[in-house]
Amino acid sequence: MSRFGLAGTVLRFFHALPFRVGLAALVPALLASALGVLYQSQRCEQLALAQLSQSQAADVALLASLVEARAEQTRSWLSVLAHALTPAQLNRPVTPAEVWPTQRSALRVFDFVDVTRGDGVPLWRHAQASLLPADLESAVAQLRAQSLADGQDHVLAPVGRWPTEKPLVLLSTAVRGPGGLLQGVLVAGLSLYSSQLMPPLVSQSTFQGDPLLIYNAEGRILHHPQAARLLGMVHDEALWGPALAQSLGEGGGVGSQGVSRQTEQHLISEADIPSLQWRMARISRLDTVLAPYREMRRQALGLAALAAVLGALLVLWSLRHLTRPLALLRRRARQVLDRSAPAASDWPQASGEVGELITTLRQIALAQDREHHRLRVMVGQLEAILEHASIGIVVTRHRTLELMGHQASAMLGYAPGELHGQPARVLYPSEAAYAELGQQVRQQFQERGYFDGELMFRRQDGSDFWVHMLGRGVVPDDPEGGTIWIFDDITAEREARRELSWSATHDSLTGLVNRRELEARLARQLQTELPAASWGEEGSRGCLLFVDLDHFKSINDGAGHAAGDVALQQVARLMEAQVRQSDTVGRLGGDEFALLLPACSVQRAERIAESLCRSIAALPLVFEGRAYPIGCSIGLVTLDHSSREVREVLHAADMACYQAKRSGRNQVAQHALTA
Ligand SMILES: Nc1nc2c(ncn2[C@@H]2O[C@H](COP(=O)(O)OP(=O)(O)OP(=O)(O)O)[C@@H](O)[C@H]2O)c(=O)[nH]1
Repeated sequence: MSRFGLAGTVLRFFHALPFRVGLAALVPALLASALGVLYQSQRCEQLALAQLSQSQAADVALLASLVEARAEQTRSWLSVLAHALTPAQLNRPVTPAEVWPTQRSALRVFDFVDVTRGDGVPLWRHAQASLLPADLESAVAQLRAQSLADGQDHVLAPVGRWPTEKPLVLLSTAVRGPGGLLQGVLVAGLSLYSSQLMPPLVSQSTFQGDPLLIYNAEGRILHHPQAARLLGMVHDEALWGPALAQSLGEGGGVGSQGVSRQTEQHLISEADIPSLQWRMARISRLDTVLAPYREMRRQALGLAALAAVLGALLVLWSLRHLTRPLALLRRRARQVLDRSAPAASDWPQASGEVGELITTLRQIALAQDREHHRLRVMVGQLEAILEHASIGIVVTRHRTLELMGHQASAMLGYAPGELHGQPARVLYPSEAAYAELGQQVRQQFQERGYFDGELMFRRQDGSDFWVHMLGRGVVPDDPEGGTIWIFDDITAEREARRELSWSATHDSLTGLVNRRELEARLARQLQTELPAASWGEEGSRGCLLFVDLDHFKSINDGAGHAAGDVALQQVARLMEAQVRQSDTVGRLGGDEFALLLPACSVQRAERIAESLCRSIAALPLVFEGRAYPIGCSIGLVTLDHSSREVREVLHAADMACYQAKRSGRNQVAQHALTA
């Protein structure tokens, strides 16, 4: 498959209905699943976080209460020692064994016990540990002074520099005598990391994998998973320092019940240890805490995507099956439109709307087949007509020759089909003729809906010929359908017509108008209305000369009939030469002629008649070496207001001519018509 072929197949796949419907199903399903999973997992995460916050706060509160309990127990050990000390023992030198003979276990709790009299005089100190912090004395003095001043218990921690010294927690309590009078003060110290103070759960470096911190109100770290950070400041902690420092800076306590706060990356749970004025904090990384939920979300998203893709594939598969009849129908319908396409299988079978569509399209295709067959028959008939018709057939559209019958091409001197698509103008002798025809066609189409007329065409070789042409719109009132023209060569017919018309009105021997034409012209002349004022004027309508040749018969008899014909022709030419263009010279028959002289005065008519007499008498008619002198007798009548009938006028002229003959021939006689 070529590159374009492959591209075409891919394009067709993307445009296919199953793909588009599948996409329409897949995208919302994917979106809905993704949004649902995201929402649910977000919600789960929030709920889990809330529960974690609570449980971690409870854990911290529990651990803090353990430390609190240990601190209380340590205090109670110190109280036991304080109660055992009598006022007398404060006023004389004694040893711890004397003072606390039965309180050894209480005494072992502390690294040292310092005894001070009520007046502030330090008495003695019992120390179990050999190495004590360098600044212990000042711390002891501070606590001592506080308890002497207020009689209350006090705590101070840490004392000592880590890691060179072991940090201590110092506690002070009042020694009271009878009546509750303040007799002295005990100050004791024990290691900050003594199991007496820190339960094992707390002293581990982490709690359930999370760092556990204890710090005092100043922010000094008393417990830290990293030994190097011990006694450092919480605000110096790289990751969670600012959050812890902020909590401290806000003042007040967080309470012993425990609270949790969420920062960008951590979940911090805190609880106070009130008796020591310490605070415990557990710090969890959010991503660690939420990791299981996020993993769950990732898996849920993956499952949702997989389900959506599988669903879409299922939809595609079912659509492909559902739309298979449509695909077959499309192939079949394509064949209906493009008959050159390879034959497809039969119409597909389907039910429902697709079935109805198939039925409808099949009916359309059948109707189209029938129509196509009918059109083919019609086209065949039309081609036969165009090929065999003995008349010229042309179809024009938009001034272009669209169809031409063989006869039309032959008449115009072109090969069949040579003029197809040519402008119609090529058929006409000139641009002017074409424009004039266009005007006539428009006018006739407007007046009667078709054209019927005679016009001249020009052949390819440049010769012209006349045609009788009929034209009408192929589709009435729709110029888009074009115009069909049918024409026939009438050149010969026109010539015959012309000749027939000429011989009907002319004398074939002399070429002069014949008697009938002369009578017609005379009648027209007689019908011409004259103004009343001109009635009195002679010859106002003109004059008529009646001419009869004298001795003509002698030529026929002497030289033959043909010579007589020549003589008649010479006389005719002579007569024509004597008159005006507007006058009519006619041969009435035999050797009789008439001259109709409209608007001619009698005097002028007389002059013409006499001139004719002279000219004809002078005609040199010589046949076979013998001269034949002839002459003419002319009768003249005027066409005045009394002249009404042709017959009367001719008769009067004949009479006048007869008169001239009787008077000796070759002269003019005039006859007046009686009113
Ligand atoms: N050659 C020839 N002769 C014709 C034609 N028509 C008539 N004629 C002859 O013309 C003659 C006319 O007769 P007429 O008028 O009596 O002869 P005419 O010699 O002129 O006699 P007048 O008029 O009395 O002088 C006849 O002999 C006809 O045969 C024609 O067409 N050709």
